[in-house]
Amino acid sequence: MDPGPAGAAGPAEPGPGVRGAGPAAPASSLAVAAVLPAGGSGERMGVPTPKQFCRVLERPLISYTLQALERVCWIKDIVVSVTRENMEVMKDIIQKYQHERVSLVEAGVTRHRSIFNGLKALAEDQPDSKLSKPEVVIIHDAVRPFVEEDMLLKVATAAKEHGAAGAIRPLVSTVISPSADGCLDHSLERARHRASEMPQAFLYDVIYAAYQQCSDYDLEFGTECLQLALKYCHVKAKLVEGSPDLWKVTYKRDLYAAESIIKGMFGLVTLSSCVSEM
Ligand SMILES: Nc1ccn([C@@H]2O[C@H](COP(=O)(O)OP(=O)(O)OP(=O)(O)O)[C@@H](O)[C@H]2O)c(=O)n1
Ligand SMILES: O=P(O)(O)OC[C@@H](O)[C@@H](O)[C@@H](O)CO
Repeated sequence: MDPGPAGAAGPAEPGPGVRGAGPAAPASSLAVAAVLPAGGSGERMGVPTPKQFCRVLERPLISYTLQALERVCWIKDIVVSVTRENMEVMKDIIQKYQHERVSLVEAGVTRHRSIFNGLKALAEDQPDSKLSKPEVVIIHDAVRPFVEEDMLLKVATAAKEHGAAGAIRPLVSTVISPSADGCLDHSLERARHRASEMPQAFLYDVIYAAYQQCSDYDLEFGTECLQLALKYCHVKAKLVEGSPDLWKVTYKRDLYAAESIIKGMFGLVTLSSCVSEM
């Protein structure tokens, strides 16, 4: 995967999510690390390049997410789960964009397994590891580039108090439950439900214990870390209303949206390489 044309450093600072002076940091004694699952194939994007490596304004999408997290001084370590085949691409991105505090682990075949691998790297019993076990761990999808410090602070602080916390957003569409014959069984009252987004944060011991107990079925088919904390550790996550920018880049249109948000900050008019290949 080509991480981008040589020398094309893409937009300089400030990147997306920059808003003046950041919020106050959590108590300096609170050790916080982040796990970024980035081992997916991006099938729904419909292009050969996994979406986390698709370039937006000549810069890989994941680099924007790393930039957003690196702006947060109280996040000590960022562990990124990447497939073996993309490990060199990821190392090139880290070097080209001078990302710091980033450690790489091998991704798993599912998102939960990728996250679990990231958590294992932070466990204190890892030999030869420069990483230390955090008190709170933030889990954030690598394809959600527009995360701001105040949201990270809110979920980390809430996780310290409640054991788990996660961003939520109002539902745009009503959720329905189909019957076996493909007809409507029932619909959920939209006002009483929310969409689960990222970032999420956990007391490290809670989420690591949850993943260690996790069934193969949950590791294979689950999509919700908050549910693992509830099911295996009986921890009810605090839900934190997030901004509209927390959405996950999933389809082609999302690359256009990400590009327009970033262009809006720089007035640039350049098609992202994945978008122009479409
Ligand atoms: N085995 C996997 C699958 C997904 N992810 C990561 O989890 C995040 C959110 O998952 P999703 O949007 O589903 O990414 P993909 O699985 O790549 O997308 P798709 O389902 O369209 O293939 C992404 O950063 C993705 O790279 C991961 O680390 N390991
Ligand atoms: O792997 P998928 O993109 O289907 O799922 C990821 C999302 O479920 C997840 O990021 C949020 O819903 C919060 O859990």
